Amino acid sequence: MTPAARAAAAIDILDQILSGIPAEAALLRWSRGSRFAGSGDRAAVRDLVFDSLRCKLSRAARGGGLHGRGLILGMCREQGLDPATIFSGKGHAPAALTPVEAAAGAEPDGHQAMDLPDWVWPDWRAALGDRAEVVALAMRERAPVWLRANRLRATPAQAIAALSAEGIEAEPAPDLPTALRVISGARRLSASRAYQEGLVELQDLSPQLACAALPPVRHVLDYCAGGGGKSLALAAAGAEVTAHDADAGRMADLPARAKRAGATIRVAQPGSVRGSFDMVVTDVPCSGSGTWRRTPDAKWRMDMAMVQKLATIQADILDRAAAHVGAQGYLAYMTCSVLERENSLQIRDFIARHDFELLDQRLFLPPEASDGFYLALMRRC
Ligand SMILES: C[S@@+](CC[C@H](N)C(=O)[O-])C[C@H]1O[C@@H](n2cnc3c(N)ncnc32)[C@H](O)[C@@H]1O
Repeated sequence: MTPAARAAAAIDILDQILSGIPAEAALLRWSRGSRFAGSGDRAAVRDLVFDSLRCKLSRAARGGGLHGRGLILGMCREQGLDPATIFSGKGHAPAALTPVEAAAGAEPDGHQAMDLPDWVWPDWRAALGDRAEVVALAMRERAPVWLRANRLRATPAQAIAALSAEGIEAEPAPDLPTALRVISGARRLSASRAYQEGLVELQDLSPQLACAALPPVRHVLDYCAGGGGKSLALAAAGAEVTAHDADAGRMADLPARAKRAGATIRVAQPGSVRGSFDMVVTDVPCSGSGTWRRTPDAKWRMDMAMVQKLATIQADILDRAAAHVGAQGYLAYMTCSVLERENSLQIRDFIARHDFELLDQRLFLPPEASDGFYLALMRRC
């Protein structure tokens, strides 16, 4: 496919997404109907679609409309590309611009320029202060790929060497040698021996930094274990981990992942956890506002009412999880959100209800860390 034909495909897919079809479903539908497209074409079309969603408001403003053509035209103008090279009307390229399209478009400002929904911009600024713009602009970029070198299988140097042997270049984070940033070859990762044999796990830098900041205790309950990212990181650090989730299906792959990683993790059925632990980790469901560059369509689906609903769920999870914290034990609360309602205000309210003291709270942010990620560490008084 020519670059213009890829843009035409992206325009169709974006129009479907804007009409309400989830991004992955729209891409899959296009993929199934486009047997002629090679793997490079598929990756390029996917990148065009996701880049357009990340920058939806600013590109729609520049391109003169919130539709597929407007978004791709906005991309051309943002990147200083001559729109006529894409909108040529030749072969499978998009039709040439109409005079109205060619004249439309304006420089974005305010929340549009930040590519954030209008409802979130005031809360975003309240939470991040003078970092608000830098972090918002980082959310317009593609997320870097981070790995965790799994100490149960390999040292970071061994993991880097194994990756390199398969054409994947990675380097350790300055402050956390087990965190490896993939510099090139990321698309080869899932088929690589290093990944399949558990030498490395996919995990963003920020949750790795959060896990590394936890005290080294023995018995840990991962109360919202989901796919087990935190359980595996804590087990690799030497903890005996019990994984729990309200939805057992979310943990379905955990036994296989733990086996691959050489970790022993006890999986508890929903609601079956008894007794107390040295530390309970609650990696709660949240708006995901710190990870919107990975899930850009989620950024546009979220709203304030959903954040309020999530905050109620988070408070309920904290109350239930706290019951499993032993005497002098720790309670760790994590979100991949940057919003105060889900972070510091949630913890302020929890401490007002319970006999816990706040030991530490941190907001990990790009560019020093990676995704936006919040950690509060508390101890039972
Ligand atoms: C952010 S995800 C967890 C991600 C996971 N810790 C990881 O590292 O891969 C939040 C999880 O909380 C679970 N959850 C939602 N409500 C819950 C509740 N009341 N009790 C326990 N888990 C709950 C969800 O099913 C979901 O798997």
